[in-house]
Amino acid sequence: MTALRIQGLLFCAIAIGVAATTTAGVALAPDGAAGLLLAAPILLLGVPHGALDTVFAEELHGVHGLRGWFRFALAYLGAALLVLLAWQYAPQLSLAGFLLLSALHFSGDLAPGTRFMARLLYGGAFILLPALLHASEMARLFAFLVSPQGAAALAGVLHELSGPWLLATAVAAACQKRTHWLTGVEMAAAAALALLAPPLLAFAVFFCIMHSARHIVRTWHYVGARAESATRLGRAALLPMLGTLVLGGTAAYWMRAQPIEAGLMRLLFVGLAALTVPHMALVEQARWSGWINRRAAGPGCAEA
Ligand SMILES: CC1=C(/C=C/C(C)=C/C=C/C(C)=C/C=O)C(C)(C)CCC1
Ligand SMILES: [Fe+2]
Repeated sequence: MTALRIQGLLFCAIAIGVAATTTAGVALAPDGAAGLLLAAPILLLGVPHGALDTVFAEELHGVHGLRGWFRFALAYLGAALLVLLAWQYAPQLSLAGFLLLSALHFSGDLAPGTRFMARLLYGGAFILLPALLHASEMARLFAFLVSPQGAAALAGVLHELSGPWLLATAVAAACQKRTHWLTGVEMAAAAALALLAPPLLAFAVFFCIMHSARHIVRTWHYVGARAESATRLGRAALLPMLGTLVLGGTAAYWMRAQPIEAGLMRLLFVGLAALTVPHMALVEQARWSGWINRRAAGPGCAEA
């Protein structure tokens, strides 16, 4: 069994387990501020998947040498800074744009060859489906990022769309099961998790065990899936991870006057939004090439 299949099955099992347990009334994540314990796995498992962007810079754009990496860091951080500025001046529009971009980015998780519509439904699941049963919690979370009125309006729109989205996702997952069963099960498990579990818990499980884990496995394939590939990925991610830690720590110190939950939510999601733009610019190129690395000697990431 390939690493990607094992990761996909693991996600399905955990997603269905978490969805069932929370539906049975077991609180897997404590309410309120303590729920921010979930920020730790998001940071610990989520950040490494973005840190691997250096691999794509090297493989797709031939970035090398001190001057090359300096220019790359400048462009990457410059793009992130522009997002932070946009968020400062137009938070509502920036949040809406971020949610839209995220749905497109997450849609790349599914196996190559999956239809666009199925991808889009899956990609949007973690943004729309939590609003069906947890609209007030979604509004509470959004209110850390935009005005309370804006947050309520956004949660309201997502709530209206969530019913039809669920129906369409269920149909698409059932159709998908006939041609590529694991993709169908992944779609169904993701939808169940997004619908039933508390929104932050659902997002943490999805982001760590599906999005980030799948991206790390794919990147490992991308560089040849050899014994030394894991060492290369570790080395490639080390400096960006340290950089993110330093930048995050500085931002946290700068925001120390804010209440802990509001500060962490802003740091987490505005930080993710800022880094997602340059991250997407690199990763989407690899995705459109079917995760085939033309520079590597190996066959790249061939998915069943
Ligand atoms: C803001 C926000 C949400 C959405 C977060 C998203 C959409 C994150 C996207 C991250 C990306 C795209 C990372 C890159 O790989 C939730 C969890 C629905 C509810 C709480 C507030
Ligand atoms: Fe990503």
